[in-house]
Amino acid sequence: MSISLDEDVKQALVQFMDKLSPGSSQRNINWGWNMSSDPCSGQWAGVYCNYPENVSVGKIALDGYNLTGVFDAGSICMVNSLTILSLKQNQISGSIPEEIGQCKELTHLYLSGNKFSGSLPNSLSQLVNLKRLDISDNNFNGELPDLPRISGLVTFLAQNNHLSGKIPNFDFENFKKYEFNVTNNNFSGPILYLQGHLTADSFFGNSELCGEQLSTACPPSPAPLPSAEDSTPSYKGFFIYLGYIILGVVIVLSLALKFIPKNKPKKEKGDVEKNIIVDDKPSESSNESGFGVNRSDLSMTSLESAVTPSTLLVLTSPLAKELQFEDLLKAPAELLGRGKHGSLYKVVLNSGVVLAVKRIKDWGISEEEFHSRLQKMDQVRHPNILPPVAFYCSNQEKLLVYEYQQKGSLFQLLHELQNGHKFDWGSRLSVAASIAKALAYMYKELHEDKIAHGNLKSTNILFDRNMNACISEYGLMEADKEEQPYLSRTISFKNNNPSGVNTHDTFKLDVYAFGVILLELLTGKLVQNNGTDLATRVHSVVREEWTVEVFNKALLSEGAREERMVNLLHVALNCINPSPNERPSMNHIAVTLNTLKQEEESSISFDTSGIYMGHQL
Ligand SMILES: Nc1ncnc2c1ncn2[C@@H]1O[C@H](COP(=O)(O)OP(=O)(O)OP(=O)(O)O)[C@@H](O)[C@H]1O
Repeated sequence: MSISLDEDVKQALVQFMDKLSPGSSQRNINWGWNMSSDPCSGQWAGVYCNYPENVSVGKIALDGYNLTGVFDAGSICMVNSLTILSLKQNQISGSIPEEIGQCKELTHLYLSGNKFSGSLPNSLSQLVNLKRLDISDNNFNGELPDLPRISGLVTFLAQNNHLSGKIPNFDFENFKKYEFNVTNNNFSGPILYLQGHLTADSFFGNSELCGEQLSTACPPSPAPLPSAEDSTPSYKGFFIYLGYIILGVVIVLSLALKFIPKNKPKKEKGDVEKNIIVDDKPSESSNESGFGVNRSDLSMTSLESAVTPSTLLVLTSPLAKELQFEDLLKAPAELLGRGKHGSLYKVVLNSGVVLAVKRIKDWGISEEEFHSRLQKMDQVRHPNILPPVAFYCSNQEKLLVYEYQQKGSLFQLLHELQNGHKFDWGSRLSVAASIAKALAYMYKELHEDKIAHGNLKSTNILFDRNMNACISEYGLMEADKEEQPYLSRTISFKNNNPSGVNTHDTFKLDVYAFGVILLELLTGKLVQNNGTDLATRVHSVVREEWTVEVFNKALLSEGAREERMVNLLHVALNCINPSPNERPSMNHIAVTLNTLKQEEESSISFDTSGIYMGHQL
């Protein structure tokens, strides 16, 4: 039985919703949010009350409700018990009012993907209980308030806004790798020292930010103006620059000497590429690694060719700052697998950096197209998309370098080693939701460039050291319609046949592939023939109304709720609809999965025991 909430609080909630969705026509009649029902009756959309009494509102999650109004912080902060407020992916405009400072109990504030503008109120820094703040993908401008005051803040996502000024002195150690992100803003000034897990990835896209660990070093502080008596500083500066120039010349000369042929017959034109030979024959040390693969050398047979280090194009990743082509080729490499599109090697550099190098075979795409794709992929970033680190491209050879992800792939987690991890239902849902969200973001950014993933499958979903899922090889391949006859009815999208490109369908191919991944998560079954076998089996079981039979039994026995699994199954079945036009958009899928994830989380959010992997709010 629920006891009625204080009328004032109810009134405040209704007012909050009135401002968020102006005009009653906009609001769905089934949402509740009126004075005649109780917020804790379970009839108010997106309202979750605190257990066990069920008399106070603990969480409000209205993500993707198409809200177009403004944020009435004064009203919502009258709900003293509110700890989680999530309004992601709406069209809310205006600014965050100063009254937000009165929401003293807030631990999670998610406002991403709206049309918020103006500067952030200083009162945000009074939310001393705040742990996670996400204001990304809005139009906020101005300087950041004194957020480092909030000592428990472990997530700060502010990417893709117009924020400016200096980044205040956060204790970066508090943030895991993808939990701090200020990319694509107008911040300026130095970032002195990045402790802990953060890298330059959290800061790129701010042309005026600088620092030793970012891609732009800070300019030397201006030398004092020379006085009439003392002109030493300018001489000092001159000698420093001269030193750099001499050092540069020495490096260039030594590299040139290294590559100039010594007493060797002159090579024929075209040998440059021939020299890059990857020997992946199994050797004595086969099966050394946990993957059971062969050890091999990704090495040039001779270095005397005219290949210069500059042929390796290093992108903005700080990981590869000093990376040279010859480092790659000299380093020992281990063959991790040979896929349809080439072989993949684990390469350990002298510096200890571990990379994954993909050697692409038979890809009918021009050098220019390869370049422009890779440059584009370097610009469009998302924390759940593994960015390329560098690439090499010639007529015969295309190498693509990524950071090696030591926690393996989704495929391995599902079907091979679980490294002691229990891959429970909540974690699976969380992985699915984050993949969908990342893809939806990429599709939005890359729609005009017509770059979909093209080869989405569970071996391309990797886990970083914090077990966050990240999608690898985005945009690398064009899906092969010959191999996917079930998809090709309306489709022609090889890049060397641009006239046939149908962007819409290219993205819909990924949606199909994503549906197959969902089926893998739900059933735990292996996929063959691009998923057609699994899709057919699931379809027939569902037709016979034995739906529950398809689910992974272990999940059900661990307590996963059948109706929640059915919800995810419906999303999967929509994705694998044989007619591409009937498949949902990735944005729609992302919103739906996020809602499913939140429902799951809210059912356990007051029981923090047993949470594993990124299965958290
Ligand atoms: N950056 C990486 N770090 C760690 N492992 C990786 C990385 N990229 C891929 N892998 C793993 O290496 C193995 C081989 O990858 P590869 O891309 O060659 O195979 P594939 O994706 O199955 O085939 P295809 O070339 O057709 O896409 C896979 O198990 C994959 O999960």
